[in-house]
Amino acid sequence: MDRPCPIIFDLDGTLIDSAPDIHACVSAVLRQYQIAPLPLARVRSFIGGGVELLWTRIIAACGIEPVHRPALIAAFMARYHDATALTRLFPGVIEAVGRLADAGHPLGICTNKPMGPTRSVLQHFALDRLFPVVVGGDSLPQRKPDPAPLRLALQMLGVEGNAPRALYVGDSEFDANCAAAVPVPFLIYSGGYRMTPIADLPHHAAFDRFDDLPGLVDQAMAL
Ligand SMILES: O=C(O)COP(=O)(O)O
Repeated sequence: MDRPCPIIFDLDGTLIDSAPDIHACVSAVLRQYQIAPLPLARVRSFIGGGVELLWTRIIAACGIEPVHRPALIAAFMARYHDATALTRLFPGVIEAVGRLADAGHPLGICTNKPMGPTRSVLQHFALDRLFPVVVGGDSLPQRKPDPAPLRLALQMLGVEGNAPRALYVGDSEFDANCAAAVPVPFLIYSGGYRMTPIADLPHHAAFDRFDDLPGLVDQAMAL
């Protein structure tokens, strides 16, 4: 490997499978309001744009009066803050991220998940020490696919310039379009929450297994 390359990761659907916890929090809130729960796959398809968009989609899907929105979101956030019981790391994540850190790549997180639950879940999986930089969905007024959060994460890792030498790793439309807007090369994980075929999303390379990520990073850096 030549020079280390800053690598920023998305969180939900990329490093962690958090949909079961998000679904459980959503179901509990809907139950509180006597609204029938949505299936896990439906809620999973609503994840990626942050809490506000999640609830816009739930409210539309369940035909809820918009006047309830602030109370629903507040009830959700109270549960979501430390919801980790049903969340799992995707296979091979710890090993791959550990190898990249050992190789000297500065690592960061850029997620649309709010900072509170992001910190909780990173601590829960002892990932916080591997990611010195974390930008969450409430760190800025803008969220992915706007490039601002990813630019901030890169800046916090000391990366400057119009086409920075760095990589973004994610799973979704939000991540692909954010990386393209920065622009930085985007590595897409096929096992996450994406609803669009990979071929239709801007990306540099795709991977199905985290074991393959360190090799892909080396290839991307050789360009
Ligand atoms: O909170 C979300 O909707 C998704 O967060 P992500 O950016 O980590 O995928």
